[in-house]
Amino acid sequence: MKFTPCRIADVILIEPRLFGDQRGFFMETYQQKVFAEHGITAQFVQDNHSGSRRGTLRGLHYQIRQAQGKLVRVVTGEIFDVAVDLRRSSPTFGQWVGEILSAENKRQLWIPPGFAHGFYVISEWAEVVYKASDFYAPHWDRTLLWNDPTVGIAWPLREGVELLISEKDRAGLRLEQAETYP
Ligand SMILES: Cc1cn([C@H]2C[C@H](O)[C@@H](COP(=O)(O)OP(=O)(O)O[C@H]3O[C@H](C)C(=O)[C@H](O)[C@H]3O)O2)c(=O)[nH]c1=O
Repeated sequence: MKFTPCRIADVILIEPRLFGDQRGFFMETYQQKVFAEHGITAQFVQDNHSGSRRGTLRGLHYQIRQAQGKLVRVVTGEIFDVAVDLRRSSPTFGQWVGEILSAENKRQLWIPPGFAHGFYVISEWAEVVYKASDFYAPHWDRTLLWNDPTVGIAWPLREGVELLISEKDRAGLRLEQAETYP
């Protein structure tokens, strides 16, 4: 496994060690000891799995209490996965990182607590599976507006592809109004 800090160093891109043979492939997707050696010591308590059509944009979500760290990977298709730093004490507060995650590149993104998370679906269909370091807590669920110009995420929106966003996400708050972390 290869662990590479993103331009916001607490967000880590993980590339798996792939074992291929005539049958196909095998890879470890999570291994507590190896991840801890690279600073990812979260104890995961929940696994999530969502499927989305091309043009779907989910996010940007975070829990203001019971903040969740997320280990995200794609098992079908391709997404542009984004994390936004919402820690007011961070020198990168309000900044974002984005990575292409796909069933083909088998990359994972570690997004620690303190970040908002979202993704845009590039392929016809994408299935995203991710581990969370705390339980779902809807009353603490918050949404940062996906296209807040002060954050300026360069979503790879495709011409002629309908943008599919939930009402909840359309009602997301701009950074200056959003609840953030200390
Ligand atoms: C997140 C979650 C949702 N739900 C239920 C609540 C709703 O009835 C339904 C859809 O929820 P929502 O529209 O919030 O799903 P997403 O838009 O995919 O939200 C997720 O998308 C972004 C990318 C994230 O990082 C979060 O994990 C999460 O917020 O699933 C649950 O039962 N458990 C859960 O952990």
